[in-house]
Amino acid sequence: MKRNGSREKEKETKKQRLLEQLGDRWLPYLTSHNTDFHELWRTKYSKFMLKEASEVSEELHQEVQQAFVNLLEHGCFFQDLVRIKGKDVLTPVSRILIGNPGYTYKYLNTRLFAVPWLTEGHEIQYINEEISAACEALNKLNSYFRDEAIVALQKYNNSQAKKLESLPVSDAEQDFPGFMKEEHISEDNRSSCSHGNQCANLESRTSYNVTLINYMDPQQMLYLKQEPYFGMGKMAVSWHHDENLVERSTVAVYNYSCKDPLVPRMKEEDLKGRDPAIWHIGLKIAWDIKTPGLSVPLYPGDCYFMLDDLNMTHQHCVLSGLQSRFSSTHRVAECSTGTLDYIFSQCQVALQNSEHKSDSGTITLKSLEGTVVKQVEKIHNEVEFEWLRQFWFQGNRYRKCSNWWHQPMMKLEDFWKEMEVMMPVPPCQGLTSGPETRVPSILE
Ligand SMILES: O=C(O)CCC(=O)C(=O)O
Ligand SMILES: [Fe+2]
Repeated sequence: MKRNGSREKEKETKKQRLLEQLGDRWLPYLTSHNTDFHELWRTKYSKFMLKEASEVSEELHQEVQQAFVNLLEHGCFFQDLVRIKGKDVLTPVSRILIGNPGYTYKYLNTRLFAVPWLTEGHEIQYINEEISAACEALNKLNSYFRDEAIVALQKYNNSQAKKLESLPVSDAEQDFPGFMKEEHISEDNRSSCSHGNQCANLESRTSYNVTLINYMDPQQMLYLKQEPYFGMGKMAVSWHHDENLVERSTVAVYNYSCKDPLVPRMKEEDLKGRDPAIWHIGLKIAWDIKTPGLSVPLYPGDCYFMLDDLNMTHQHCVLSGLQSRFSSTHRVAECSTGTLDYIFSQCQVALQNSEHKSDSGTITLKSLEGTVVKQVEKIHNEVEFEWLRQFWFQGNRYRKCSNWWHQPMMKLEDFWKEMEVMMPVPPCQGLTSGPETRVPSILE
């Protein structure tokens, strides 16, 4: 398997070569006022599904939009310092993660800790009523998206099946090689879910466990990168695939750009490309320069779904408009090593090897066998680098909403200290002289 670093380098070289080839020309793309826009969308971007604001209940719109405003007013959004191509950069977009208690989501080397939404079996106290209501509203949106994503996938599959039926077998195999045949569930079977496995499969790829909420006010951002391939204009989020998701899981997004800005709008016929006053989502097929890109305008309350493997085969970017904008991006985060339950169970494994010497009061390793020592060392590092440092580095941001994370983090810190003293580390290998100074206390 290739190391991340060399894969990154390879991608960068490929990208630079492509940009050189392009010179000062742009690749073509289509947007809503182009004649073939819908045809391109239907044929090359069919797993991108838009649900216009008018199809969502007014009550849900109001609750979600109020939630965004509450979170903003309470200073809950933060720009992240992320690592891109070996450089530390501050994201133009500010973010907050909300989700299942104890869940985290890692993107661009930054682990975000979910502000928990209310979940049975967990006691959660929020800093105030508004934050509590905001988390509740986003959880409601999450449930709505889970149901809608299942419907959207079934609709998509049924439409593909219809197309398939109308084609001769040889054409069908050629045109739909990746068709999700096993998931084709007819409308009648939907509620009974007699196809047990298929339903489980669909559910596991739509059971959102977190939402990453984005906010950006373009008027406050003096510099935004220009989209480099198609000339689509200013980007709030550059081209990417979403990372750390369950394979083929759907991403569901709620878009809310605040009321129309007081700026003169160009007439559609005068526009060369996409309207720079309006927020758009940009889509392209990864490493394909033949198929035109797509730029889809997003109006307040519009929702979109990236179904099935769209996030793997295509890349997306967010093209800035003029007004400030929120988006709530619901994901099935791949959490096998990203939950508190997981890291506590790792600690348990490591600490099984510790022995408290009652006479001297010291803690030592029960076994000095190489594999055992290595395993403890690995867990020790995981706790330190993946959890404590990540959490501590982000300062007190989580306290803005709830103090939920602080007790488990203190517990993790205690486990870390215990592992630190049980490890036979030669003095020169420690970062500083002792455990007390190595990881600054989270409570400071
Ligand atoms: O804001 C959006 O519509 C999508 C944002 C996005 O792509 C991301 O956060 O990964
Ligand atoms: Fe994304």
